[in-house]
Amino acid sequence: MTCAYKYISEACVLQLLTWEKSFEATECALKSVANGCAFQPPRGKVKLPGKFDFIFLMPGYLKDDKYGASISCVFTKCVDNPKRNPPLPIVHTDVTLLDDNTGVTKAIIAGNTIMEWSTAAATTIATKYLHSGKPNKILAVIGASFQGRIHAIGLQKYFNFDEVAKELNSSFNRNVFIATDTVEDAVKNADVIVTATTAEQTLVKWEWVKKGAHINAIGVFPFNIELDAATYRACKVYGDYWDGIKTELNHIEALGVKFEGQIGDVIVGNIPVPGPNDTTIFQSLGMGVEYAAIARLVYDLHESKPNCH
Ligand SMILES: NC(=O)c1ccc[n+]([C@@H]2O[C@H](COP(=O)([O-])OP(=O)(O)OC[C@H]3O[C@@H](n4cnc5c(N)ncnc54)[C@H](O)[C@@H]3O)[C@@H](O)[C@H]2O)c1
Ligand SMILES: O=C(O)[C@@H]1CCCCN1
Repeated sequence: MTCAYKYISEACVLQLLTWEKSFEATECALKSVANGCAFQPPRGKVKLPGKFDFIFLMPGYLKDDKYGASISCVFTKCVDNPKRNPPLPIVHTDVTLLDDNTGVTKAIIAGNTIMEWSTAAATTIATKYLHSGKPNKILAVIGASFQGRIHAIGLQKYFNFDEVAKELNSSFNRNVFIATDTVEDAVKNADVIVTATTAEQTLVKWEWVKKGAHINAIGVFPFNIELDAATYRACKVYGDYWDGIKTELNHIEALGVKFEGQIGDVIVGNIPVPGPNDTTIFQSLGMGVEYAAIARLVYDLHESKPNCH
C-alpha cells in the first residue's frame, strides 16, 4: 500500500527554502491577521505528566492564492534532548498540511527548520517595518542556540549589518560574529537586538539600550521576560496577533505595558509606523499562519522537485 500523503524531510526543506521566498511568505502571513485572511486562534498548551514537558497545538488557516494553506502543528518540548546521542532540539515539531476542502492530510513536513526560518523571517519583517530608515550597523544576538543562530543568519541576509555582536558563552561560530563578555557589552551599541533564550530572568536593561534601537524578543515562552520592565515601559511594543497577546502575554501587560498592535497592522497601514525617536519591541509568539505560509511554499517547491528527499 502506498502512503496516502507526502513526507518532506528536514534535509529536503533545507534544500528547498530560500530566504527571499521565506520573507515574502512570512510577510503575507503577518499581514493576514490584519486583513481578515487568517484564521488564527490562540494555541493550546498541555502540560504532560510524562518524560517530556509539554505539547503545544498550533492550527492555522491562511487564505491567499500563493501562500494559502490549512495546517496543524504539534510541538513537544523535552529539556533532556540536547544530551542525547545524537543530540535533539528541545522543541520539536512537524507540520501537517491539510487539504483545504476535505481536511485530509496532504503532507507531513519536518518542522524544525520551518520553525527556525519562519521565526527569523517574522523578526526580519518586523524589523524592516518598525526600524525603517533607522541605522542598522550593529546587530546584537543574545542566546546562541537554534533561534539565535538562525536569527543572526536571516537578519544578516536582509540587512547586511557591519557587525553582529553576541555573548561569549555562545555556541555558533562564523567569522562575521563578534563575541562579547556580557549582555551589556553586546547590546550597548546595537541598532537591532534579538533575545532568543530560555532565560527565566531578565537579560536586557533599559539603561544599556541605545535609544531608537529595535528589539526582537523571541524567547517569551512560557512566562519569561527577557527585557526588564523599564525597557517595556519606555518602548513602543508590538505583537504578532491580538488573540495571542491577550492569551499569552498577560504577564507583560501586567508590567503596565500597552501593546500598540499587531505587526501586520503596521504593514497594511492600519496603525502608524513608529516615529524616528521611538525605541521599539517586537514581542514574537509565533503563529500557525506563519507555518501555513511556509508549508505551502515548501509543498509547492517540492511539487516542482519531487526527487528531493
Ligand atoms: N517566538 C517564536 O515564534 C519562537 C519560535 C521558536 C522558539 N522560540 C523560543 O525561542 C527561545 C530559543 O529557542 P531555541 O530553540 O534556540 O532554544 P534552546 O533551548 O535550544 O536554546 C536556549 C538558549 O538560551 C540560552 N540561555 C538560557 N538562559 C540564558 C541566560 N540567562 N543568558 C543568556 N543565554 C541564556 C542557552 O544558553 C541556549 O543557548 C526559546 O525560548 C523558544 O521557546 C520562540
Ligand atoms: O511558535 C513557535 O514557533 C514556537 C512554539 C513552541 C514554543 C516556542 N514557539
